[in-house]
Amino acid sequence: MEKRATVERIVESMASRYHQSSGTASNYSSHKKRVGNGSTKVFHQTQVVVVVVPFPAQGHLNQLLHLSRLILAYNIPVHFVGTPSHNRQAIVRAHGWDPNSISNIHIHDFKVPPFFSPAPNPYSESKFPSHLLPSFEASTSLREPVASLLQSLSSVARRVVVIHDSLMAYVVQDAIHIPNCESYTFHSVSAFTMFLYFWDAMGRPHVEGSHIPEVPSLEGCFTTQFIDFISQQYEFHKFSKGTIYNTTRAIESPYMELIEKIISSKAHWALGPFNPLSIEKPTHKGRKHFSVEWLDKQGPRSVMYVSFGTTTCFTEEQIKELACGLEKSKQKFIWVVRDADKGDVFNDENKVTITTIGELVPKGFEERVEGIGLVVRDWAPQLEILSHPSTGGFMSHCGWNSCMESITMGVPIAAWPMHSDQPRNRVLVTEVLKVGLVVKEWTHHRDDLVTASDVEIAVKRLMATDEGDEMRQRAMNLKNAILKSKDDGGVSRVELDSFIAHVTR
Ligand SMILES: O=c1ccn([C@@H]2O[C@H](COP(=O)(O)OP(=O)(O)O[C@H]3OC[C@@H](O)[C@H](O)[C@H]3O)[C@@H](O)[C@H]2O)c(=O)[nH]1
Ligand SMILES: C[C@@H](CO)CCNc1ncnc2nc[nH]c12
Repeated sequence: MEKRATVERIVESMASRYHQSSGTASNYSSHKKRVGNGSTKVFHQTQVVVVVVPFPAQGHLNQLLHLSRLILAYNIPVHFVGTPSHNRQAIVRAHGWDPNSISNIHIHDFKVPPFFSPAPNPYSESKFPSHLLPSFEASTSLREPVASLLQSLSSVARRVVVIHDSLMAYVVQDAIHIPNCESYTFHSVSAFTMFLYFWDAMGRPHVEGSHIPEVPSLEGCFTTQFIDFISQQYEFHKFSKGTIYNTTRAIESPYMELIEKIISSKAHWALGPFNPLSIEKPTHKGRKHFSVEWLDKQGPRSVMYVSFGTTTCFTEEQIKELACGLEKSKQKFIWVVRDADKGDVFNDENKVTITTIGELVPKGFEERVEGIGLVVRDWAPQLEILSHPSTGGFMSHCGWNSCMESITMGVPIAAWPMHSDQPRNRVLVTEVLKVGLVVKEWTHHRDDLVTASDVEIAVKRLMATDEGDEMRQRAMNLKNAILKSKDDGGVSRVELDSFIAHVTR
């Protein structure tokens, strides 16, 4: 009963906010006109500047840092805003390109009150990373410094364009009072998943000529506290002029079009993939990461990469089952055994904390699998691993970054969703795009232990069957379609160019 109520609340909150949006668009323009006709005379420079306001969790920071780099390539000044530790986190983990290529980004470190940064709890009822909530709440204090930054930029720039994570709408709400400032909401999840949220929120209206796949309900995806947090943010979405997605119409055009049909009051931009399509600098601190050196010695598409992003934490029992399943599969693998990030990923010496979960890998396991499998206990160069010709599969929790990275590198997915948008991304990957299979069913079995046998079956199916080869081929086809879409005249290139032309109009 309690769960049902919370799911309804998130859905209602989304619906009411979006229904208001067309009304507020006109409020916005009248407000703009009123101020424009006023007596304040400011000499604006001709330049347009972009202010990027990410949400402080790795999967969100990463996407908006990549987007910042894409915008910078159009010679538009970019200001990236956050707490000192989250800005640092985004930058030290930047991947796929030379960090020097973003040295022109203006990074604004704004202090927020100290926040509690507990370790994740693998035994909590929900897999959702509740331990991050104090850092999410602390970041709402960015409202004042962000408002002052926008004020000061607006007096020297012709236009200030704010691109903010959908979960940072509260922080950027004061943009509405600045006449030459406009904001765009970035959704960090797939168009498929966003469409389904919006559509549910509107009471699932009939949409002409569209087949909409069945997806799991939102039960078990979020905690009540996080739903409250989302609802507070959605209040302020009415102020934004458009929405941005890290996707491409080359793979998600039906869902972009569905979003456009049901929310026609706003512009929707598919500006992805944000991650690069080939790796610019395949080195880690001046040399190759040991996992990449190991991949260099393996056969083409023979290795399964196993990693679950930055928000999941396994119990010891689950780690044992996973280890046992990988070993029994007799397939090559790289397994990243890391715990979920803390709100502040740095320790007292300002180093990235290495989690202790790696110690739970069963004794003797690495010796037994020597030559077949590799365990990585710290930050893995994921994009580099996925783009390596020896990688042929990815066992993933279906975080949206991981999905996009895998698809753009032509690697099929063994899907094991944990929370949030992941159960729905799973449907997109396995049923719509058909570039993956399910390790564990979410709807009835999300709280069950995934057994060694579940893992063994999934790995073998993806890596050693004709069916797996077909998925690899389809993943390659998608990769090629994405590459083409980024060429001159391709859909992704045209859409990014047209967004830039729009904001610099
Ligand atoms: O060892 C590692 C672990 C992770 N990573 C990177 O960290 C990122 C993880 O992002 P994912 O989206 O896959 O997963 P997360 O759970 O961490 O993110 C989350 O935040 C954004 C949401 O939209 C996602 O769907 C959500 O699950 C990826 O870019 C991945 O390449 C590494 O580079 N090395
Ligand atoms: C705490 C973060 C994990 O990094 C939630 C990610 N999940 C999501 N973040 C933002 N919008 C969403 N809409 C659906 N899921 C969403």
